[in-house]
Amino acid sequence: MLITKKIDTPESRALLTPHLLKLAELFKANHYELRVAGGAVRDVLMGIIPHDVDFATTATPEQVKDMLTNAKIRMINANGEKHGTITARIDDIENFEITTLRIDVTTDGRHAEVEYTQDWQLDANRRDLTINALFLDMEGTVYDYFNGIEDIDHRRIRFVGDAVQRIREDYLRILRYFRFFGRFAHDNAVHDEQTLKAIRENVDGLQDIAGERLWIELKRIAEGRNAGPILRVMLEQQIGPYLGIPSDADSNQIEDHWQQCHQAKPHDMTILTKLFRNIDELGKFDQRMKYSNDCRRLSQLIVTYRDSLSVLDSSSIDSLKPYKDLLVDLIINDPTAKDRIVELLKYQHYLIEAEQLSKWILPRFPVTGGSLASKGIKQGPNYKLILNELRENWKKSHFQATESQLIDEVLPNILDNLINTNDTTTTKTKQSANASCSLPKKRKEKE
Ligand SMILES: Nc1ccn([C@@H]2O[C@H](COP(=O)(O)OP(=O)(O)OP(=O)(O)O)[C@@H](O)[C@H]2O)c(=O)n1
Ligand SMILES: [Mg+2]
Repeated sequence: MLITKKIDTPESRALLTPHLLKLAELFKANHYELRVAGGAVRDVLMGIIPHDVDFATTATPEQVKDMLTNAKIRMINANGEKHGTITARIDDIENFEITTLRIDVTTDGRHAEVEYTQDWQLDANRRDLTINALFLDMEGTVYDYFNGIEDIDHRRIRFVGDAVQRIREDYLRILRYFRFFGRFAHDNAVHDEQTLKAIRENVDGLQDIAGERLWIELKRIAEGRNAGPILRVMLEQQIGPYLGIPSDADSNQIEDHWQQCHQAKPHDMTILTKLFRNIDELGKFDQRMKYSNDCRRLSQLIVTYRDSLSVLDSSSIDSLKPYKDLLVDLIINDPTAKDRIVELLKYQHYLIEAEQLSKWILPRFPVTGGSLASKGIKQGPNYKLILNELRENWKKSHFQATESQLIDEVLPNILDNLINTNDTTTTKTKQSANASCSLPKKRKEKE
């Protein structure tokens, strides 16, 4: 049964930009209907300004194109046309994605073959959740066919009609269900048992969904509200293996992990890496998902250092010393290493220390190539070795040693050691070491 509700809120007013009103006038003049559809209406009703706004219309794509062409309004992104979406760009500033009302005739669980309609209810029927099946016209009337407004008020996440059918139309909806549940449901809300059953009985459909799409949803779940309880329930429905997560991943442990670090706003990978016991398990996840190099580097760093590094006890001068040392080592090749080490601390539930490290500014290592050159050391294979040794000494000094201390007091010992090492090598390696060693002249003579 159709329910309508008139709204006039700051969020609904924010939607009606001058550009949109201009577009709406054009549709009206041509006797077509235009409404805001789906997620944006949901957001407005929840008092959120939507990040993207989709429009639905009774006009066919051809009719929209003709109308926009006649009105000299530019269209972009021709790709959408095959799904019935035309994107209008008004005054070269604002884009509007306008999709013709449609029925999904056949679906293979990923893509749909569509038929256009002028019936708003038929379009609402094919949408995933009741809270996402709403329309809003330009006069501020919300059109609700499935009690979506009431579900928003009660923060209930329900599929439109038959959950099994909705899931089989697009299996990604399993993850969308959990994403919206995490985002909107009350903290102690329980899942509807029938919905969970529909999910459990259809999880295998996720195997044909592309890693990119899965990752977009999983990432938003992991960084979203209530990620711990949501991930636990997801694993309990045996979703894990379809996402590259081990089938025996500990669902209580992931919830507990999230409980202990979520207030520090951890990266999604800082949450998810808890699911993997070793690099091999992480590698399987990496193959199934399509995520950024940044995500990959973070999860690998966590797995590599989570057991070997820990915060020193409070009696030590600097309890973060091991992490600072790691930063010195990693930053040589990676200027963004600090963010990842801060995440490692969050992963290990050292939240205060994570905050401390993020505020800490790594002093500049005072020795440069120029400092070595001034002592007659030229670039060569030993150069890196010498710099590394100096850096180790700088680390030992808690980053206090100055350039002159390192060059005048530490460097001579390093050079002596290098020469002694060269002395004990076989003649062959000794020769090659000498040939390539760029130690200062004086010291070579001493040798
Ligand atoms: N698998 C999907 C994806 C989308 N939709 C419908 O298309 C709308 C727009 O989709 P999208 O922008 O991807 O999601 P939103 O619900 O708007 O959520 P978000 O805030 O993340 O944009 C949804 O509200 C819903 O009505 C759907 O039924 N099934
Ligand atoms: Mg949206």
